[in-house]
Amino acid sequence: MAFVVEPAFIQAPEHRPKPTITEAAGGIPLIDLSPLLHYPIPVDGGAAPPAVSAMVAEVEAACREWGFFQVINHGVPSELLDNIMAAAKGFFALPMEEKRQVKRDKAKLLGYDDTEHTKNVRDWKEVFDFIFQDPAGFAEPGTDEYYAFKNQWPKYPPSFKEACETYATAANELAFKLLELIALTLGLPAKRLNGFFKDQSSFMRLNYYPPCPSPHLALGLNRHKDAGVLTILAQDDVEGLDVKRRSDGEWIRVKPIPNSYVINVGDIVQVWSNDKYESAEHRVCVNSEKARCSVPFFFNPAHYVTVQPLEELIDEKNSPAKYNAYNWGEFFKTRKNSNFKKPGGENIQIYHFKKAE
Ligand SMILES: O=C(O)CCC(=O)C(=O)O
Ligand SMILES: [Fe+2]
Repeated sequence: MAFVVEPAFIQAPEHRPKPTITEAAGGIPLIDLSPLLHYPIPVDGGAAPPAVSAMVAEVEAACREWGFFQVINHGVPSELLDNIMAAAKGFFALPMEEKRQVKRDKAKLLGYDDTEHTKNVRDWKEVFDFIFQDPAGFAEPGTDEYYAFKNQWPKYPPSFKEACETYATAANELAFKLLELIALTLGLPAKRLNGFFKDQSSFMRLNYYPPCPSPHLALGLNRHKDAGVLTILAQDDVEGLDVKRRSDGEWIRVKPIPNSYVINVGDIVQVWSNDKYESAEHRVCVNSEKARCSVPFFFNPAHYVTVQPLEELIDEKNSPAKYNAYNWGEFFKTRKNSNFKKPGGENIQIYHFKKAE
């Protein structure tokens, strides 16, 4: 039997995208972050101006109802985003021999790859991963793993490294602001969570989804939840990202809005919040005509951080902890290894740490 795409890419029938796209009324919540451009985030006990309190309330509702939202007026200069998108498009357009110069493998965990599998099905995509700080956030200095987390930069386009690094610095600033807003939504001091990010293991990815001859059989990125704290995603003007709506389990398309970001809370926020917030499942559909690029920034704590429900939110009588503690570095490594070998069962997930009710 002849396949239009190789069998490795073909999704089981129940996971193939439906031909019609559901769009929520207004889509995922859209939050205007402009109050952050005018007022500092109130620290311990400080009263917030009404515009800030209203924004915090919107973030709270979005995290609770969707786990996803879009933001505008976020303070990241648009030219930084334009530059990294252009650098990504320039890089992925290079001949394969050139891209393979910076290919990832077991000893070099950052760089280019076109063979990633999610839930054991190959994704119709190419990626480039990099970090923007010392690899100590990922592994003990001096170990093989530490060296495996060194960046590999391509020679072309010439502006690639600078565009990536400059953008990452700005995205990192936005990530801390979002982290502080999330702390406020949980009734905690704004900087309560910042300490987990000394030696952070955040990384950035450039995603490229080429046109696909069989978009009804394959996915650009299979359904998954982001494992870290939060993701700041820039998408170009080609749609494809679907979010699973918490209320009814429907896949909802996220329409691209120029100069906006899609934000989602990851598994760690789900555990910290003791399930007040949920890390939503999402996936990427492809199409037969246009390539799509996206740029996620994965905001993650240091590898040695122990993840567990925040003690301020736990009361052993009325709201006991729903998760056992786990080590972030171990969790992350197990996830990353599953891109190379195919485990028989499901990849590591936070429900494996859930306590019996
Ligand atoms: O490309 C997208 O829109 C989403 C990418 C994503 O979910 C991921 O890389 O984890
Ligand atoms: Fe994701």
